[in-house]
Amino acid sequence: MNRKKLFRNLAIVAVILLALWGWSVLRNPDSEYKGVDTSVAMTQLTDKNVKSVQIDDREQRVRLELKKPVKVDDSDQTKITAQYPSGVSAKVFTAAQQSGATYQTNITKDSGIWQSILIFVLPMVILFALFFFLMNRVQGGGRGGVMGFGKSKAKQLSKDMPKTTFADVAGADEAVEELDEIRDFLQNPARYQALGAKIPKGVLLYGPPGTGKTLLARAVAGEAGVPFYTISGSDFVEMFVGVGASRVRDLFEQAKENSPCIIFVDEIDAVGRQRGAGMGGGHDEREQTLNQLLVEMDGFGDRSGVIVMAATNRPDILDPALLRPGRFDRQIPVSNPDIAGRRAILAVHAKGKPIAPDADLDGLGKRTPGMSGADLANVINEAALLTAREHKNVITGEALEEAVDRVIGGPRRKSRIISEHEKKVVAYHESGHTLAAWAMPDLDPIYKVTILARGKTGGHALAVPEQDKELMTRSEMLARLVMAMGGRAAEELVFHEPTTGASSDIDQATKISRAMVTEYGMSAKLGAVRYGQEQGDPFLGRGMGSSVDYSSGVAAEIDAEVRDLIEAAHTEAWAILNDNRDVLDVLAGALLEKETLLRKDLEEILDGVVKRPRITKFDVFGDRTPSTKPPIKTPGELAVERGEEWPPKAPEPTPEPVGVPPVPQFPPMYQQPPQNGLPQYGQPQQYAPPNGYGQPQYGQPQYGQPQYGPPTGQQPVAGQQHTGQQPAVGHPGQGYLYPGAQAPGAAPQTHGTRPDYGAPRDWSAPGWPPDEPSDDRSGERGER
Ligand SMILES: Nc1ncnc2c1ncn2[C@@H]1O[C@H](COP(=O)(O)OP(=O)(O)OP(=O)(O)O)[C@@H](O)[C@H]1O
Ligand SMILES: [Zn+2]
Repeated sequence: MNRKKLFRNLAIVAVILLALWGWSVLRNPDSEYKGVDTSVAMTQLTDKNVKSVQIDDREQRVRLELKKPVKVDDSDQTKITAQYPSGVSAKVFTAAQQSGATYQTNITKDSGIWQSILIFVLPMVILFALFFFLMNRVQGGGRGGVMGFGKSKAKQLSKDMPKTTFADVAGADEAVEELDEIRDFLQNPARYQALGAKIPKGVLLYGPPGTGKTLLARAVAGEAGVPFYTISGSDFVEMFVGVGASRVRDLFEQAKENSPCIIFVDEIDAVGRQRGAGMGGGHDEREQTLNQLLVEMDGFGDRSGVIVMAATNRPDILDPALLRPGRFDRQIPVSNPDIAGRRAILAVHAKGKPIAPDADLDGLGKRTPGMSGADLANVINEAALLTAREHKNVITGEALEEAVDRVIGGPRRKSRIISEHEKKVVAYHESGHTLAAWAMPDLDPIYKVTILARGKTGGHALAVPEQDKELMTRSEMLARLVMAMGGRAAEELVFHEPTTGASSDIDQATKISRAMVTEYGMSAKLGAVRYGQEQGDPFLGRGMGSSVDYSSGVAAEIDAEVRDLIEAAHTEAWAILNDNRDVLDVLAGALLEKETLLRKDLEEILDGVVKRPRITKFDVFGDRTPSTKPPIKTPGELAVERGEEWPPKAPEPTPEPVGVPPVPQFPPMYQQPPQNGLPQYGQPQQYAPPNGYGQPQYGQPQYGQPQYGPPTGQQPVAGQQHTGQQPAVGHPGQGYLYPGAQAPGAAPQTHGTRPDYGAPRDWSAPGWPPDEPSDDRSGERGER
């Protein structure tokens, strides 16, 4: 009950009471009768001057209507009333009888009782109202109100409310496929029960924020046409102990009454964190709530038609008991979309909006790597807002382009006035990045370079991969280091001293090279060893830095190797710029003139730049000599060699005969039994976080540790920017997948250039590189 409602209710009660009181006063006939002494009244009775008598026994009062008026206080009255003492009512009665008048005995309740009710009850009502009101406020005005402690906060959305369908969810085909089964369970439970299949009770959706988990859950309800209860994990845990548990009970009760239905628990990690975890002892209330949740999930049968869906960003911190079969045994990863997914999501959100026909949504999908569905939705919306602001009625390609930059780097800083010299430094800095990237053999071409200030950045150069990548070779990482150092090298080469503008480049380069050494084992000197262990914070559930598990001697070696890598990159960048000094000048001049250069402008200017040879300084194999035998060819490569079409065209699907029900598909329920109750894909490192494209503000995850995916945290962001600034979009990346992990919602990416592990040019291993996009992704992924 909110305050407004409470006030309204109070007002209604007050008005009713007032009305009753007024009515009783009006109705009170006493007002007509003139009060007289008892003796006067008795005299009238004995004189038989009475037309009618009314005896109010309870009030000990007689009311007389006289035949002839008597004088009372100097006025003639025909209606008089008098009190009489108790004990004489019999006498009064007899007198009335003998007077010959009509008489009536009245036991009046109204007036007296109503008055006492008002006198006693009204203050109580007011006090209670005040008490409720205060309690309500103390409780923060929770929907339940003071009497609703245990009442579930889940608001039931009416059956037709989730109008969302699977068509509204793009780029999450695997998840949709899995969830379609759930929809089928809800719609045709009998078919599954006939086969003795147990319908899963719980489905856990996990993945980075904004990937459409809530959207998917709603879509299941929308498709199945069942009610959708939603509650956030944190709603369970409230100020009164024991409330959470009763909330759970209540929620399930409500759901069972309305089955089939879906309960959606958002942010389940708020209640579902491992019991006993946390500093300073566990959280009793939370644990009780969790226990109740576990009990309830066990409690309802397979046939009750209630399916609990939950979403979390942190499956790894969930209590194992939640994930065991019979509870959330279905775990569906929802990851950031791949390139095709991004295009599809953009298309979904562009639907119904007046997009200019020449706007390149496909290109937009390509240049937004690492963005989540929510980010992409935001891009389209920003573009619409920009268009509206300019009073145009068609969303153009430029508006979309600008919207992407806005979403990544913040609004453009038009008002900033910088000196001509500073502009020149920025232009050379960005040209340095661009030229360095262009000359490196393993980098994607620069998509765009600008010296326009945006958000905190002074400008940026942006490399956009042709395709999403999940693996990065040492050469690519080195190339990124070279690109990162390009800006700094340009400043030194041209202006003979560095500026503060390179700080974020340096920061980024350090992260890349440190990750190369301590995480990816890319330094021959230190070997393929993981140095330092990431630590999770039991409270925040976030990485909290790493613990040192190596000797200080090794630490010194790591530092030396990290510096070595950066030094090598720096030297390389310097050499590139020095060799192409004239091109650098032309590029900087063009940038100063046009402020933003796109790929085609760059192609013209950088046409004559020769690619550098691979950096071989770090290729040390020791006694392990790489084999000279080349790897086998993939079916795709062979097909292309034979001049055949690849992938082969799928045969036209034969239309299903109408009227015949489809053969029930046995639900592959235990297809992926979770191991040790832990989510299989549960390593949080598997997602590619949006910070791939640069965490516009920080460039890198704050804790220096990737939250979702190793390569992304340290993943080199290819965008290089200027001035105290952070990298913007870059080459974000898809998180590297752990061996055995299934690509979460992502189709395998092909690798445009052959990845290089630092082995001689033509070396490769069986099964590598992976096929061109084929449908057999399980085989490819499964084994590694
Ligand atoms: N795959 C997608 N297809 C279409 N739209 C999407 C997709 N993913 C996200 N969106 C858009 O982003 C919005 C936010 O998504 P949603 O709330 O479902 O994310 P979430 O995964 O639940 O995030 P969180 O973990 O932060 O709760 C959606 O309303 C939708 O507009
Ligand atoms: Zn820079």
